[in-house]
Amino acid sequence: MINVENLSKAFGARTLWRDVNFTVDRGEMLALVGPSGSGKSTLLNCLGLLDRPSAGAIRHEGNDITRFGRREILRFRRTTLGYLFQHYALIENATVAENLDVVTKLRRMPQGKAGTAVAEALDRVGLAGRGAEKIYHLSGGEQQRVALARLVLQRPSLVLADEPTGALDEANATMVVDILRELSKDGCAVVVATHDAEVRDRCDTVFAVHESSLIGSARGETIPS
Ligand SMILES: Nc1ncnc2c1ncn2[C@@H]1O[C@H](COP(=O)(O)OP(=O)(O)OP(=O)(O)O)[C@@H](O)[C@H]1O
Repeated sequence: MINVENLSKAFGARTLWRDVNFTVDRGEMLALVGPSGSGKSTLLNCLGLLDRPSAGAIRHEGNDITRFGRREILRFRRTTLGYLFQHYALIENATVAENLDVVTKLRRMPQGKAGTAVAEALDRVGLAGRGAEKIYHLSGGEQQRVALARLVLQRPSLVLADEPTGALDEANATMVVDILRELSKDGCAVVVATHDAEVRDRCDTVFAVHESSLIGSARGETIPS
């Protein structure tokens, strides 16, 4: 799905990370870990084409996406990428359904089909019947579930999540990881930057950004903190 090859990032004389190599396949979840300031978000932003690496390649279906022009970037974002942020990135003054309609309109779904798809997505994240509520009336955990419902509707093949549980209590954090795992089971590749040990332990692969190395897999190997 995504092959990161010898990727490096420097700001002036400061090298943030160097020779980063990893692969994330569909159905797989990879955690980016490392101390604050080690460059997890910057790496995620490079994968999402919000920032450019200083050297190296990020291959998707054989193409180096770091060399994409503006139109290809927009197309890649529309067809392939989904984002999940710590602070949800929802339209606060709109309703839950209106936030989700942004996706159904982008996907040009007919109205009837869109209504059913929104209802199903809300059901999947445990918010059935809550479509008419304003975002600012919801708790943080509920808002993150709306953001997840948006991903369920969007069906991206690559999800980039930046500290998606950072503002949540344990129960809500578990629910967020459950849904990310379901998305990956449906065939999505998920990359998540995290300080959260639970999130890290439920990923298939862990990449330590500060060491530029794969430090293990959550399936049967011990991952150092
Ligand atoms: N455009 C930029 N110019 C210069 N320095 C930058 C730029 N963008 C990020 N940085 C620096 O790169 C470093 C890494 O930031 P980043 O947010 O990627 O780290 P992080 O590992 O995600 O941190 P945290 O865990 O605290 O979120 C920081 O020191 C930041 O100031």
